Amino acid sequence: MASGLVLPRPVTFVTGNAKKLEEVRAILGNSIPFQSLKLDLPELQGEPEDISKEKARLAAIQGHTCKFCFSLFILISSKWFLQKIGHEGLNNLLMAYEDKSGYALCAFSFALGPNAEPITFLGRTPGKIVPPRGPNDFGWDPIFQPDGYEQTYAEMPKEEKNNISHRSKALALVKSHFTEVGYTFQIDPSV
Ligand SMILES: O=c1nc[nH]c2c1ncn2[C@H]1C[C@H](O)[C@@H](COP(=O)(O)OP(=O)(O)OP(=O)(O)O)O1
Ligand SMILES: [Mg+2]
Repeated sequence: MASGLVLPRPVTFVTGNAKKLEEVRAILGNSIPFQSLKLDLPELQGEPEDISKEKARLAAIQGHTCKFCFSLFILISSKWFLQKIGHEGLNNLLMAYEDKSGYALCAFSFALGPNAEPITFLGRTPGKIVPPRGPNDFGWDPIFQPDGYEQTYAEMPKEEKNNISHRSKALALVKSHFTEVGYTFQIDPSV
């Protein structure tokens, strides 16, 4: 008999970003059953951890009426900012600074339901902003070069990015948490 909490539904990963979803699928494999849901939530501003928690709360509240109670979130900076400024713009902005180092941060917040306080898992990969190299099909991948690598995220084979990325580090913490609590899934199609 498995101990721990039994969840009646798969986890809902809330995102409108197909590339994130692809990565989360590849990283999680079958370890945590989840479904994805695109919710039109505001692009919140503030500390990443707080934004992430707030989005989980909003989703859990909506979930109450639309039958999704669990939410996981991922976000990094604002998509509007990146769309407006572009890769070149971001590089130009940084020309004023000698130090181009930074980190990619992923925040997943997990809420068990509309009244539960979300818990957040952070993953961080240090690197620097560089002029764009590699395919331009996912956000700022072409301008982020992780420390210790010659390639940008965009130039790396997918598996390599997924091995070292901010997203995989945050998901490793999510997985440990699920193992520690001992969640099991007894998925009831009627809920
Ligand atoms: O690993 C990544 N590599 C490159 N770019 C990335 C990555 N992860 C997020 N991004 C981009 C997408 C968006 O331009 C901005 C974050 O905005 P963010 O709100 O998190 O994403 P989103 O609005 O596209 O999807 P969501 O529906 O999950 O909020 O950074
Ligand atoms: Mg967003």
